[in-house]
Amino acid sequence: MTIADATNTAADLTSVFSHPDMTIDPPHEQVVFCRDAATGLRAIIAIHNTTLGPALGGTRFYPYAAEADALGDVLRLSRGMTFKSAAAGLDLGGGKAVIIGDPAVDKTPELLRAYGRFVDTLGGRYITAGDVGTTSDDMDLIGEGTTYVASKTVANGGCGDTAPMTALGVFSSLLAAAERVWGSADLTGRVVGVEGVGKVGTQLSELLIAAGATVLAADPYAPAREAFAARFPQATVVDDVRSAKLDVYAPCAMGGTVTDALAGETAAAIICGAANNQLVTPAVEQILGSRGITWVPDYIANAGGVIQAFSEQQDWTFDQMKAKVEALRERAGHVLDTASSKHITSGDAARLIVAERLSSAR
Ligand SMILES: NC(=O)C1=CN([C@@H]2O[C@H](COP(=O)(O)OP(=O)(O)OC[C@H]3O[C@@H](n4cnc5c(N)ncnc54)[C@H](O)[C@@H]3O)[C@@H](O)[C@H]2O)C=CC1
Ligand SMILES: O=C(O)CCC(=O)C(=O)O
Repeated sequence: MTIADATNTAADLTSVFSHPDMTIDPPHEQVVFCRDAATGLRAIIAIHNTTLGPALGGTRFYPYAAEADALGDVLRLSRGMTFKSAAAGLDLGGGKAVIIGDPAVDKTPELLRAYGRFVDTLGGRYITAGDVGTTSDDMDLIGEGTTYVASKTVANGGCGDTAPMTALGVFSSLLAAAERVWGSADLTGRVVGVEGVGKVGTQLSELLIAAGATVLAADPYAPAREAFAARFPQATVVDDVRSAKLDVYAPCAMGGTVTDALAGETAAAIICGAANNQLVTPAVEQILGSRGITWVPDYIANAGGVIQAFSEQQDWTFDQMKAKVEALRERAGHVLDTASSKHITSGDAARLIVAERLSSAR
């Protein structure tokens, strides 16, 4: 079978079935548009593929400038979840959801409960969780409308915020990349630009600082920036990490930041972060390759959260789950070694794992 990564392109809504992000093989199975007039809810749930199991993926609450942007984002994010869970060896398919709106303004308990009822109508084909703009407390409210929700608070019987495990997976993957690029996993003195200090970026920064790295951080949201500066006085908050002299660029905000321009100009030797869908198009990898920049594919590095969410359905102890997240170091290393030995990009090497898993499941 052929599989391909998504492209961060805009598209209009005039033909959903021929949307560029709907037609890449394997194509999406189901896309659900949800509207609740009473609460103002407008959401889209995308189930990309359920070959390996129910489609698990978080809900992003974001003030999209246009509905077409929301659709493109949810299609790309849900495809990424198929790849992520397949590569992580989980019996899960890929799905994701977006709620259109500003979480700081539009998020209400009633809206989240209404959204939970929509998730419930899918009967478990889609299991939701957190993402940009949503938290475990929000999952508790969504959980009043459905049982198909992961990462509720521990007090409410869930596994809690998945950001620490996501950050641990990214950190572990970075160690694998550092070993291959610098011959050592020692990050002492390495300059890491963390873009976005929300739930994951903050946790990642803590691990990096403990490992002796120099952290530069950027976030346009003043409360996030201020909380970060207060918590990590040893880090430096800057307006923009991308143009700084970095050893590592760690995108931890929105996708599509690894553009041709960034790939052609960054000083970083490694790109490894939590953001989903980092490459503006898969072709950017050619520029990264020509400049000797090592990219750890996002869905390999950031699988810690979905591993934790999946652990709710398993009888794993916390330590067993954490060990699976730390094993992302070996998986990332395997991807980079395969790329190097086969003279292919790391994206192609990761897609080989995904294609093999999906083909054998079929
Ligand atoms: N929460 C999780 O466990 C997982 C998250 N991810 C991905 O990691 C990324 C971050 O997720 P969270 O930390 O949960 O989200 P979050 O909403 O907690 O934090 C995102 C932060 O990025 C900031 N931001 C937005 N645009 C920015 C820009 N241009 N430059 C710098 N900062 C910017 C926001 O102000 C916010 O503080 C997202 O792409 C998400 O899909 C992936 C796997 C799991
Ligand atoms: O991390 C989570 O809570 C769920 C998985 C997910 O949505 C993601 O990996 O992007």
